[in-house]
Amino acid sequence: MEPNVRVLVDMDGVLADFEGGLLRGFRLRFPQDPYVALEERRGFSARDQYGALRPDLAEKVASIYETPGFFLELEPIPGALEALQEMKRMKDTEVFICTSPLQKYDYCASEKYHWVDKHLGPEFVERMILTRDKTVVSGDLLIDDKDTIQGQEENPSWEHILFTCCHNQHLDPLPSKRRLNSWSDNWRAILDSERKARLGQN
Ligand SMILES: O=c1ccn([C@@H]2O[C@H](COP(=O)(O)O)[C@@H](O)[C@H]2O)c(=O)[nH]1
Ligand SMILES: [Mg+2]
Repeated sequence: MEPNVRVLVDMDGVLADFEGGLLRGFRLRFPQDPYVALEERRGFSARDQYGALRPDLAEKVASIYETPGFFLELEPIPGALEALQEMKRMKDTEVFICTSPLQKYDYCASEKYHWVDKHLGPEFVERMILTRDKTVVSGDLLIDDKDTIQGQEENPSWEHILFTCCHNQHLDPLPSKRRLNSWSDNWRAILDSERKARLGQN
């Protein structure tokens, strides 16, 4: 068995503040329209929630994250950059960034690379995995804010650690699903428990 714990870390909602950037961009561009405050966000898809509020708002909110510069200008989530740098230095640990680009990938995909280069440096650019299907990526832990992660592989190799974000904070996940409430929460203990579990299997 591989000795290292391989951690896959999502980007939007975990490293980069997608929801904060989206709300700010929406209110700036459409100041007359109703919006969904972060406390009121429910469900992964902002597009769906805005569409339920008023059908034309679905396209409007999507136009924000499809705008050039949106992904590049997102603010880091507090503590995320420090946590990733520390994780990279940890013994017996491999860290990768695993993120889904938009279907309209033109700006999103390249801006995600630039964002990582700008905030984390070229060594992390080497560790980026862009995929629309995270279930086929191999790892031990996937830290991700999306509540349900599905794809071609019914039994992914990783354990999904749900990272708390405005859209999932009201959810009562399965008792078996572990949560990380923020980067101030004890992510080191989650990695340690994984390391111990793997030692027990050897
Ligand atoms: O309403 C929404 C909200 C997000 N997205 C896009 O989904 C991916 C999320 O990627 P993760 O790797 O799961 O964090 C990202 O491209 C968002 O822009 C969306 O399409 N609609
Ligand atoms: Mg995410």
